[in-house]
Amino acid sequence: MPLRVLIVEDLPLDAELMALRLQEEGFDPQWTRAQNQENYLLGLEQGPDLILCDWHLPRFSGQRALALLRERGLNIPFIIVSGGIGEEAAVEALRLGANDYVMKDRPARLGEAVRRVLEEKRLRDVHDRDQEQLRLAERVFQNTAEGIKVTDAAGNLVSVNAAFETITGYRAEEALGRNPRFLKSARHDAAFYRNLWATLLETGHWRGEIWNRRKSGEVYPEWLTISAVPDDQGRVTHYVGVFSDITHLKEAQKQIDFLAYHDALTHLPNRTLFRDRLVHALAHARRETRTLAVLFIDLDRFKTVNDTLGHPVGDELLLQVSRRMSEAIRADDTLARLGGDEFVLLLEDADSAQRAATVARKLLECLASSMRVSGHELTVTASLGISLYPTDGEDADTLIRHADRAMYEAKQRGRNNFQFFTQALTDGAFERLVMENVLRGAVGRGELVLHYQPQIALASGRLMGFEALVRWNHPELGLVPPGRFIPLAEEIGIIGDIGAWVLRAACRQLADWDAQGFAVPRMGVNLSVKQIDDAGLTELVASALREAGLGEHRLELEVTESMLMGVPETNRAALNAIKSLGVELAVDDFGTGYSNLAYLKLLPLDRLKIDQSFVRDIGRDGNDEAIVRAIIALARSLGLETVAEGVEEAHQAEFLLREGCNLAQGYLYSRPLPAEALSFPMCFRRD
Ligand SMILES: Nc1nc2c(ncn2[C@@H]2O[C@@H]3COP(=O)(O)O[C@H]4[C@@H](O)[C@H](n5cnc6c(=O)[nH]c(N)nc65)O[C@@H]4COP(=O)(O)O[C@H]3[C@H]2O)c(=O)[nH]1
Repeated sequence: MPLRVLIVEDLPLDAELMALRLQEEGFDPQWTRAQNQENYLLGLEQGPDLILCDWHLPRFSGQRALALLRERGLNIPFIIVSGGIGEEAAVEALRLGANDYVMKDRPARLGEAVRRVLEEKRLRDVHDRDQEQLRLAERVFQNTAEGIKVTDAAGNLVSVNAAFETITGYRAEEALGRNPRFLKSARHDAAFYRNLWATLLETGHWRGEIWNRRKSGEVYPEWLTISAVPDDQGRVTHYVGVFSDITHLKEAQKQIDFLAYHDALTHLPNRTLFRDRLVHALAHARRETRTLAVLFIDLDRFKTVNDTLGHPVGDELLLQVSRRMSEAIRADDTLARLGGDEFVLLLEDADSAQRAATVARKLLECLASSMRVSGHELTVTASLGISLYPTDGEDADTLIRHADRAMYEAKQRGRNNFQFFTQALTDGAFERLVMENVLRGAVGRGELVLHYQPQIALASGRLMGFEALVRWNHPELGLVPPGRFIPLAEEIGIIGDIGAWVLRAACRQLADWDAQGFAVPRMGVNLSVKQIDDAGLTELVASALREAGLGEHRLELEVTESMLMGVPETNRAALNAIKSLGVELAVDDFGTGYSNLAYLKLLPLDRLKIDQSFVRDIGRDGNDEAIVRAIIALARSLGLETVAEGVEEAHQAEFLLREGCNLAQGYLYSRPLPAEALSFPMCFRRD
């Protein structure tokens, strides 16, 4: 390796001798000579490895050369090679930064001196580099954004950086000497930490997410890398943990996850999540053989709002609509926004088309009132389509598609309505909807009418009474039979009004016949289970009798067998109260319920009406005949009369008469007819 040497010497021969000497010592000198300051500075610019400098020069000096070197902060080995440097000057030279001095008359020392100063320089450079490295490491350690914690082999903290303090909230002096365990949150179990240590001991590293607790008590997630630090012998002396607080990352992740499954505007589930839930619900429904419903909801003319009032108003409207709909459904129903003005609803416990229709109606109703949106008063309507599992589809996509198709049908039919994918269901639900709305006003509008069916004494053929049967005469629906509206009236809570009307009308009719001179001994009126529960029933019956001026034993109330068994004690009290008014009691549809005979004995009854299902099969089904016989025998033993319902054929009447049944009612004698259509044979006239 060539050695670049700057020789500061006024005598060229001396300079050459020095170079020669170096060559002899095994160096490969490439040298230049300077004899004044100007040459010297030029030489320095070449970046020499070594300076050999005479102490006394005519136009320069070793002293000056050293000063210039220091001024420039240059660290170049500097040896004084002088003929006559005294001891004092030599000491001064060393003080000023010379590394050695060699007398010109002892050139043999030069090689050794050069070797030594070069080695010292090398060591100094290494040391300086190490120092610089250390300083750099410290700066990096303190300034790095990641928290760093260093423990000794026993796991006690020996060093932490500024980021550690910022993230954990603990100052270094509060943390040092402690095991990092003090940062633990309760989020991980023992197995987690066992696993961490096992990996660290086995591989020397562990990397992962860990939840720790700040000094403030707040639990936060960090991304942590722990590495074992071994010494030269491979023994672990330290562990270093580098971590970053990933709270923000987690929040962003959560936000991203949320938006992946939710609609950004309304925060409702989006199509993906809805489909997931539907698939899941279908698996469940399949396992439990249950049904479910998908409702497709599309706002009517939403585009007009967007186009005329602008998108911000449209968005606000969608928000309000989604809020209203969310409030109208149950917490476990899934309402999703598919995009634009399309929503879809999953009803998991839709055990019937009826519930789906009820919810659809509720949704239409919840939108009915206007909304105040950015200063505008807006009213939106919606068109809904309903598909049902399993009737309308077995899988999620089919059900959504079919609900969509049904929604389209609703649009075609003038919007603001719902349609089932299966048309028959729509018809049924529509009828119910119409009925429910109009039934409420039926009594007030005078649309109810009574038909009367005679009850005949089997033995004599004499008229013993009539049963009053209500019909609803609706201008569009026609004459609606009670089976189609009584249960609905019970459900929507208006049976009380209907029952009261029937009772009064029937009593009035009986009084009218009396006035016309027709001898009708008794009028039977049906009671609904909901009426029995009504505390005002006795009062109602008493006033109906009073208003019509009817005497004792002219009114008979029919209650069903299942009604009697409902709440025995309460019912018994109610029946006794009615009975005390002189009203007779008959058990309707007897044989279809499960009567407790001992209990039956305790009730103030007069008659059992044999259900028409047994009467129908007289002559065809021996079993039914046996039941009829048993009911007649039972009634007789209880001291009650029997009335056979639904007698249509003469042989049925003959059988009943033979078996001792008292009364009969049925098409054989007469269908239920309006009062004006009944004809009373003269024999029914009072004598
Ligand atoms: N196949 C056949 N049917 C016959 C025959 N004779 C009579 N019927 C029908 O059998 C039903 C007898 O009434 P119910 O068992 O009390 O059953 C009644 C009763 O439970 C209820 N209902 C009728 N009017 C009222 C009322 O004012 N209040 C209450 N709560 N329920 C009523 O509605 C039910 C059905 O009434 P309707 O449709 O009028 O049906 C009546 C009558 O029209 C026959 O020979 N063959």
